[in-house]
Amino acid sequence: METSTPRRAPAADAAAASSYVSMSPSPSHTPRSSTKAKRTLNNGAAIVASSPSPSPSLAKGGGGGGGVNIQVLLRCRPLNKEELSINTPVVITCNEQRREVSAAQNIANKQIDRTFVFDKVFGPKSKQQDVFNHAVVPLVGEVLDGYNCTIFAYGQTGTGKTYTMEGGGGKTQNGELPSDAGVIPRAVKRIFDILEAQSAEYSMKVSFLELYNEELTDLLAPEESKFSDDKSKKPMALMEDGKGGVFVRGLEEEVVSSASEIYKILERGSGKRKTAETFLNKQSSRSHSIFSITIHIKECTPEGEEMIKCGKLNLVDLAGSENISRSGARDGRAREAGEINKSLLTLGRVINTLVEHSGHIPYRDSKLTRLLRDSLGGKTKTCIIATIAPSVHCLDETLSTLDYAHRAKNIKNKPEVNQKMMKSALIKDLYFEMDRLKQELYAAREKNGIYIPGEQYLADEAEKKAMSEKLDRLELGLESKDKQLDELQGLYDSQKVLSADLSDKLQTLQKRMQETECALAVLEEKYMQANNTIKEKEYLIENLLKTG
Ligand SMILES: Nc1ncnc2c1ncn2[C@@H]1O[C@H](COP(=O)(O)OP(=O)(O)OP(=O)(O)O)[C@@H](O)[C@H]1O
Repeated sequence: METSTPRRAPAADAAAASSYVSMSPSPSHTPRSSTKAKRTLNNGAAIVASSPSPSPSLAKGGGGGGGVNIQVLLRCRPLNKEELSINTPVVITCNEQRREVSAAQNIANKQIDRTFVFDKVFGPKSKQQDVFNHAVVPLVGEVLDGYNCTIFAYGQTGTGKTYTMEGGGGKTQNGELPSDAGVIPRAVKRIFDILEAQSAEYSMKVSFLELYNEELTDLLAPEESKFSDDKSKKPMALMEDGKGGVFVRGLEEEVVSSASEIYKILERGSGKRKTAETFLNKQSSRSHSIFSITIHIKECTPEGEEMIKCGKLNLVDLAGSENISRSGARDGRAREAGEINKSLLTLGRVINTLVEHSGHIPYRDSKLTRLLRDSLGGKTKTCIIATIAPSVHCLDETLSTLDYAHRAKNIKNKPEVNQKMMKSALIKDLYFEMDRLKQELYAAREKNGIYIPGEQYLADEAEKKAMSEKLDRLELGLESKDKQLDELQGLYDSQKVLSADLSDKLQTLQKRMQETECALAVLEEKYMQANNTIKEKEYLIENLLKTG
């Protein structure tokens, strides 16, 4: 790095600012240069350059050519004050060395332990730093190598998802994070530390998305807006990008140049998340959130060509699953809990289908699974942190989380590094985009209030209409294909049952035939013997007659 201050590579500015920038930039993306830009969140558009071997930490349990297993870590929180005050019995035991968690169940007055093994287990005494070192440090390295990585926290409400992901946040003391700082602020700090130690030239942008009751909102959108379409309130559209990925239309993406800037953004965004008091958590997050950090780093090839590599880290804090009757949710809150459970159920179905390879994967059944598509069975490197509580009162939900997380261990992703971009090509695009922006500015000045030239507006509108019609057609086509696929799957399943039935019958018949053949052989033998006896007797009679 030429200076210790973070710098922005032009290419990265470019990608940061395009209104339809996908998560994996390509040279054809049109750059812009504002510090705050509209952007899209694209889950599945990583461009393939090569398939490098996974890092040891991520390769563990990976399946050779079949992909790399998702890493699943388990964290059990300590008993809280209320649980301690009423001496709540503990039913969870964590063995960190053996990577095992045991849940003691009492069935018909018998204690039956169920034990689950994970890639890593963090007991109630584990520190935020421990979780970070094992779950995040390797992934931060992968992001800086140009991969897309996702870390998500899953678990029942009140088990420590937000604590693990955000914790005490990023309130630094003498430049150091507090001991309760969670995964996100620690990841941010590490990214900046590494980039600065490498003297890298880079740029970084962040986004913060909320998914609440199946509606997407931008947690970084300005609070007050003089424009009628205030994005902080207006739900945003999740669009297919035509390449198997999705993007969120018009999502804000802020260019950042220091860790403290990100901490402030995080605080601002987290403050806007929908929370409510439940029986199980005084400040329960009622929404799913995705905090994304995209980094562009400049590199030079041995030939002196300047290239830009891009990596992305998605940090997902899921809303907690809850038992509605136990959590005391009523009316609006019950609907909210129902929606949360519904999207988590779809997530569960996606996980099951991926693990069982049982055909059509229902990603499209919820926005959550559409957003996480590339992280579950795609090209992203993924780590799930499953959180549980040790108390006996949470046992049912704990067992369900353990089952869920244990299944997810079998999902295989095929991580691929994002293709590097040539800086020269990006600069060319940047100039082109600057020209376009100048024209827009000119139009805005001249026509006072119109932000793009009229002709461009009409062209954009026509293109938008055509694209939306095309999208509708494609969606319809896809739906009918999905239906067809389901029908075929049904047909296949019933044929399978029929064929199994016929095989059974065939086996029974073959067995009976063998038995009949044996009986026949015995009868033949007996018949021969009787025949011989008759012949002997006839001979004797004949002799007797002759002599008599
Ligand atoms: N490992 C831990 N150590 C200490 N305190 C913890 C730990 N995990 C959670 N807590 C505390 O438990 C409470 C609930 O945690 P948190 O809000 O993170 O749960 P959650 O899973 O995000 O819940 P929800 O799904 O309802 O948002 C918080 O007060 C938090 O500080």
